[in-house]
Amino acid sequence: MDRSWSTDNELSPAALAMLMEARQTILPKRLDAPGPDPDEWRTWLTSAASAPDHGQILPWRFICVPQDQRSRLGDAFAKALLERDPAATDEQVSQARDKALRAPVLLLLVVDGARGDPGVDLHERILSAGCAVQNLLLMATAQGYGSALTSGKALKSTALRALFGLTPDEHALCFLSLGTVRQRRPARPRPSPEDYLQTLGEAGVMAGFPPAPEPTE
Ligand SMILES: Cc1cc2nc3c(=O)[nH]c(=O)nc-3n(C[C@H](O)[C@H](O)[C@H](O)COP(=O)(O)O)c2cc1C
Repeated sequence: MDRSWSTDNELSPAALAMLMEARQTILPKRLDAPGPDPDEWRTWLTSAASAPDHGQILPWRFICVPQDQRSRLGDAFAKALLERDPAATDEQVSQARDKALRAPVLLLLVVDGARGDPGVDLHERILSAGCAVQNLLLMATAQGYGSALTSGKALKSTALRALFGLTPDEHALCFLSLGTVRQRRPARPRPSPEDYLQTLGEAGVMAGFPPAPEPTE
């Protein structure tokens, strides 16, 4: 049995578990400057590349929206709101616009449903993207930064798709906001494995872990 990775490296399973537990959503309005330095930036993006990727087709990418482009994203959010609700008030439009201005780092996650091997379906591509996102969030957490994912109806809007030049096969999945935590809330209670693990047995699928193996003599 080769367990050399865990014995050769300093990161213990307990430390990794602590890191994973430390990641929590910090809403973009609670993320302030400073953002990452260039080395940290590169480390975040490099961590995403360790995601599993069936067929190595790299079906996902991140589009950074730097501060000097945020007002253009704000305009797209405003247009997206008016696309679906032409009666939106000025205040609602202004709130939609403001969402583009928060957090020092803002990334849009895009998945391409057509790139590479057509046998790799959209579910697999989205799963790979989710793994890439989690790697990035954990790396940012390890460096002390806060993060959040946000979605919303604007992601499917004509205005947003046009701003980012998305092709018909590309899907804008969510935004990632990252920065220095101004205010942290208590972590939410996590579900336990019994809530989401089931085991196949003769009588069908049952909740919980498989029975422990019989001890060998
Ligand atoms: C794809 C995706 C999109 C999300 N979009 C939003 C969002 O628009 N607004 C929000 O408050 N949280 C959003 N979340 C964050 C979840 O609400 C959050 O992860 C969940 O409440 C668990 O909290 P935790 O991240 O602190 O564990 C999103 C999460 C995912 C995975």
